[in-house]
Amino acid sequence: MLIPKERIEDFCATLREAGQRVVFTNGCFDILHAGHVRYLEAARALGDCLVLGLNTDASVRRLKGETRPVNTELDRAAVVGALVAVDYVVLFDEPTAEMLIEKVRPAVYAKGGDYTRETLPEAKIVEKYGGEVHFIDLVPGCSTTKIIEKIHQR
Ligand SMILES: Nc1ncnc2c1ncn2[C@@H]1O[C@H](COP(=O)(O)OP(=O)(O)OP(=O)(O)O)[C@@H](O)[C@H]1O
Ligand SMILES: O=P(O)(O)O[C@@H]1O[C@H]([C@H](O)CO)[C@@H](O)[C@H](O)[C@@H]1O
Repeated sequence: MLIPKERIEDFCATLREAGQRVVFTNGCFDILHAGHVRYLEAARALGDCLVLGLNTDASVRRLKGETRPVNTELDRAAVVGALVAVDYVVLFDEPTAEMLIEKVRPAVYAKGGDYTRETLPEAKIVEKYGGEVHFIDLVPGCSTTKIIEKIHQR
């Protein structure tokens, strides 16, 4: 379910008041692959519901270059939102998910093992209010960039 950004703070407060352990992650999720699916399943298993912060098209372009994303934000939201592991999707346009995390205040912040505490600015915010940060092992060989490269080689 796609939640409008202006509603996410109240929405997540209600989840917390209902006793839900909220897990949050964020990313571009442009062309979905098996690494993403296993990663999101592992993140969801850390709590009662998973909120996914999805980069807008403009922010993916700024992060990954003019040719990205391949899929629009509404299509990417529909695809990740169809996974059993993902309960709620919210779009964000800022360079990092820090502002969104201030609103969601998840009990657990999950991110792939391609990041560390030092390279993850969001980790400091979560740890400051007593939340947990979890890094999930990468599935080797899976990436959106690799899929695009393979298509170009054919
Ligand atoms: N192979 C993988 N195994 C597990 N988690 C992954 C894998 N690839 C990406 N992730 C995680 O999924 C989230 C979104 O990743 P992202 O959309 O950047 O995927 P990507 O395939 O690495 O993309 P790109 O190739 O465009 O950089 C990130 O938190 C990242 O850590
Ligand atoms: O899909 P990606 O490239 O893993 O997603 C990015 O993650 C960044 C990370 O949280 C470190 O700040 C984030 O800043 C960026 O906006 C993408 O979500």
